[in-house]
Amino acid sequence: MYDIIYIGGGLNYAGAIVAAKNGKKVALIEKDMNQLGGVCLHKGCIPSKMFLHYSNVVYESKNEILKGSLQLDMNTLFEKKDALLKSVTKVLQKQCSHIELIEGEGKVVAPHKVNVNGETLEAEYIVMGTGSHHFVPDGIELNEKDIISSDGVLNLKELPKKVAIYGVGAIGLEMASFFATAGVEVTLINRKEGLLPKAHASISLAVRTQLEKLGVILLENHPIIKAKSTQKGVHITFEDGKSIYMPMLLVATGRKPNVDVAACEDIVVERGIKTDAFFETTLAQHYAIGDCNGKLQLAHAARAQALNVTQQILGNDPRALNLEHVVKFIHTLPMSYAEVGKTKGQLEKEGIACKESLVTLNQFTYSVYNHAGKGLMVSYVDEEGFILGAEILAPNAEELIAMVAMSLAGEMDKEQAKRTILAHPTFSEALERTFYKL
Ligand SMILES: Cc1cc2nc3c(=O)[nH]c(=O)nc-3n(C[C@H](O)[C@H](O)[C@H](O)COP(=O)(O)OP(=O)(O)OC[C@H]3O[C@@H](n4cnc5c(N)ncnc54)[C@H](O)[C@@H]3O)c2cc1C
Ligand SMILES: NC(=O)c1ccc[n+]([C@@H]2O[C@H](COP(=O)([O-])OP(=O)(O)OC[C@H]3O[C@@H](n4cnc5c(N)ncnc54)[C@H](O)[C@@H]3O)[C@@H](O)[C@H]2O)c1
Repeated sequence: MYDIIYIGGGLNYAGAIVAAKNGKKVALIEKDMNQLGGVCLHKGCIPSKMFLHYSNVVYESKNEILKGSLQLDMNTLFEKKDALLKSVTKVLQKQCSHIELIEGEGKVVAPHKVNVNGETLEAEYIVMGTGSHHFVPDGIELNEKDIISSDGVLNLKELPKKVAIYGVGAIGLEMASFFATAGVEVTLINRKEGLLPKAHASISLAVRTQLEKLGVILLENHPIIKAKSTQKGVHITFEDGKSIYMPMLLVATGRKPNVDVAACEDIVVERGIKTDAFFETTLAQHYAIGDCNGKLQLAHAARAQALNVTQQILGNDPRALNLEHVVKFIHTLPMSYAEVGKTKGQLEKEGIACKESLVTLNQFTYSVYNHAGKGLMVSYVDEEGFILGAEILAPNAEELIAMVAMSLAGEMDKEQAKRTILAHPTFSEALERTFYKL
């Protein structure tokens, strides 16, 4: 009998380590121990941001002040990425030394009972953190060779000359930026019209301009009904009957929660495993954290949830997390997009009265040599001046937005924000300016 069984070794590991350090008898079940750390470490955040880092260096090198022009050596990038992930996995395994690590596929089959490798284990508390998987629309024949998911991109040993990308969400936009800055011709296919539908219109437009400047060809209102690998390349057929051939198609049309782990009828599954504000499922003492509960698909949110649940189990009575205050970002290049709290689209949709303050980056000399002339920052406050949220399009926007995330957590108003004097020359000055203008 365990105190806690964690199923899924993604961000769940963070909770398991804390529980074990606090003297709990803990088991962590992971399908593939080489994947300890989950999608974020092995197929998501870390490798994708490493790829983006190097493709941005290539982009930066294409500058008249710098002599010569760099190229990505995909083979070496692949090897370095693999070596890095292996060493981090080893460190993680060491950190889990007080946890019983069980390799196998876990399933909750009855209250407090988990089946794994033909055995039934029991625990007072169970925390499911089984993540999500790629969603592939009907008619697209994914083969991870020339019709690939993001996993396929992160395993490429050579760049294609051209690539088509289906989907304009986080993966589509990041991978379009990766390929385009690395010198690949990108056709970005959107089944609908518009980019970043929840963002401020000026930001959506600037992101579009940035992609076009990188040479990305945008096909909007182009739903794909069929994609098949042929000897001539990937044959992509659109709803209007037209078709094209491409050497490679990346499918980036979203991810679906892994819910098979909940094989006990007391645990209700909707879009994801249903949970309350404390990530408890419909069965008491059974929790679901991260991508599998269908709330947010972000590593930092999954980690916060795993730790919050663990603190509850340890009896520390933590506050409910405010998932509205989780930072979201898309690492487009050279400027990335980040938001926290409410975006313009959300404020409009929810009919929230607010005041917005927009500052463009072209008025800062710093933007000239940072490819940020089209960047901007917008902050929103309510009628009493309390901060509601912000959106940023700037280099490393995901770092800059941290200030607003902290202001939201501290329930600051614009007068308090105005007292901040930030460093010059930086982009953070522009954020300071948005509050000053309110
Ligand atoms: C290309 C890409 C880039 C991304 N970039 C970012 C980013 O920059 N920032 C960010 O915040 N998020 C990013 N994400 C999202 C992020 O990776 C996920 O939100 C995060 O990994 C979710 O963590 P998790 O613990 O819920 O699930 P996962 O990380 O998916 O971990 C779940 C684990 O459970 C295991 N498992 C599944 N079923 C079972 C079972 N029945 N029994 C045992 N084990 C099981 C799996 O093998 C896996 O190791 C990215 C995702 C992708 C695909
Ligand atoms: N920087 C980051 O934090 C980061 C980076 C990459 C991925 N992620 C996470 O990974 C998750 C998955 O990323 P994603 O880009 O695949 O998903 P997404 O939900 O961000 O975007 C999916 C895209 O596919 C389109 N789409 C959805 N269903 C479709 C269908 N049936 N046919 C055609 N198009 C369809 C959507 O309109 C959208 O353009 C995201 O939710 C995100 O949270 C985060």
